Amino acid sequence: MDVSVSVSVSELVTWFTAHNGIFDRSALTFAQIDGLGWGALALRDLQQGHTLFSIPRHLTLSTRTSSLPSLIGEADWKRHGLHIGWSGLILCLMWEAAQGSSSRWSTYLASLPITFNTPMFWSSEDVEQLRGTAIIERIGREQAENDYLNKVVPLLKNRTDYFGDEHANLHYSLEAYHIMGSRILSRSFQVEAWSATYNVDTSQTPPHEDPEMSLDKHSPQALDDNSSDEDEDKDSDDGENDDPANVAMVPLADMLNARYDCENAKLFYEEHFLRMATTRSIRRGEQIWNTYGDPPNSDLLRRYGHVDQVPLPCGGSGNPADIVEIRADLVMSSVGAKCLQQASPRSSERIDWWLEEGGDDIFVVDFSAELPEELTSFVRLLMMSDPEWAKTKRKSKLPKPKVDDAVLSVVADVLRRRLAEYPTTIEDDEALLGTEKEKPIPLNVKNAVVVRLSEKRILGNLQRAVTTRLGGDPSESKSSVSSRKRKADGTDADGHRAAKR
Ligand SMILES: C[S@@+](CC[C@H](N)C(=O)[O-])C[C@H]1O[C@@H](n2cnc3c(N)ncnc32)[C@H](O)[C@@H]1O
Repeated sequence: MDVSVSVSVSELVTWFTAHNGIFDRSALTFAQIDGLGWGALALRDLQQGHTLFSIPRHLTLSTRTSSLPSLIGEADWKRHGLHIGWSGLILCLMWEAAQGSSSRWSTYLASLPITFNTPMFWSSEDVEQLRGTAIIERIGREQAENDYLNKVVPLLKNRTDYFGDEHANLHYSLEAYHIMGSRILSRSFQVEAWSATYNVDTSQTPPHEDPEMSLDKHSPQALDDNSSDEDEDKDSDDGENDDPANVAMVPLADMLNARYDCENAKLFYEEHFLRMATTRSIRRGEQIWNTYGDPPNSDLLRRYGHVDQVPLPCGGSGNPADIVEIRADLVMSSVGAKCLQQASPRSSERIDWWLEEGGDDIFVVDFSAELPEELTSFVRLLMMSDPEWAKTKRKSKLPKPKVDDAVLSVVADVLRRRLAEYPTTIEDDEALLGTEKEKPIPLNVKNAVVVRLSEKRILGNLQRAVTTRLGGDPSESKSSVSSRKRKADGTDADGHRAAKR
């Protein structure tokens, strides 16, 4: 990701402190870090619990703090659907940028990146490298364009009192819409409403250093103090599950990079300030890392434009949080091929029932090489005889996730089909990465290869376990392909987070 150079970091920090931001200049500095863009470095040894900087809530940029929604009026804002999804916040960012120096955030906005390494901006040839991963269908470029055309453009045309003829202006172009949307995707936090009694012109009591205060577990897109665990599993980048008014740009907090399991600082939410504080001791010269929630590389690439490669427990490097998604329709095809009598249309009634009972239409496999219980249960549902199905329906209980050879044989077929969805084999990708030193690979292609290779390895691990079990290898214990139960909080037994969809 390139960073706009129209404002220097020192200008940004000066702007921040001039607006009541508190910044410990003796503790950290921002610097360009090879391959990561800007990042924060410790200037001296820091203890756990040290406050690095504090952002006054009025300096966060959201539909609550921008004046645009109230200027337009609630009725018109809602009539154009700007209270749903991110289009309202994107328009606020465009509006604030268009106000130039009269906007409170002009210096901040001028410091933000204008180019991104996310697939949203890739050529179609590069996107093709992602075939087989779940990224392609989630890039969201078309949806963003629809929102722009159907929500934003009509408002620009209807409210010339505020926008004049400016909809033809670069500040309100489709390209600007994508840039602002990508800034939100890679840098925003979840910040819930707070008491509006705060006076932005009076200096506030400095924030307390209370390590027990609530903290952001998932920043950017972090959650505010009174969010429940249930909320944490909601996707915040599809704009549908969360209140978009809670999505906010948080100056300076969004300058911190993240890497799997490296987090040493977090944002703590206090009444009038958001406080960035260390969560571990940090040595002088070390990078200060925030957390993005340690998502799989597919999500990292889609939202942030990079991938994590750290040492894996099983050897080599990669992202231990990687997962592969298997669609229910693929499972249905395999069951249909194995047990012709169960093919649709009869299975469609069972699918509807499965979804009504809370079953998902995506099954998630990770590095554990264990079958997800939901997948086993789903295969059993599709394979049952009509009398068994009638009984299951009557009892309103999902089938027990019991693994037997019939289930394994379907799963083996599912895995074979799933692996065939990628454009290349594991060996092709390993060869490509293996010769990278002699033949450098363009960044987008390399990132795509890292994502798909890891996914194929995960599928390959499970495939080997299933084949061994089917072949009756006595050295393989039955548990090697036992079903893995995901806990209700969306994590599995090892605490890995379930796929966000
Ligand atoms: C919240 S911003 C962090 C500040 C950013 N580096 C900048 O220059 O403004 C998130 C972006 O930083 C970059 N980034 C963060 N962590 C990274 C990492 N571990 N490896 C590579 N890039 C990273 C990605 O471009 C990501 O979209």
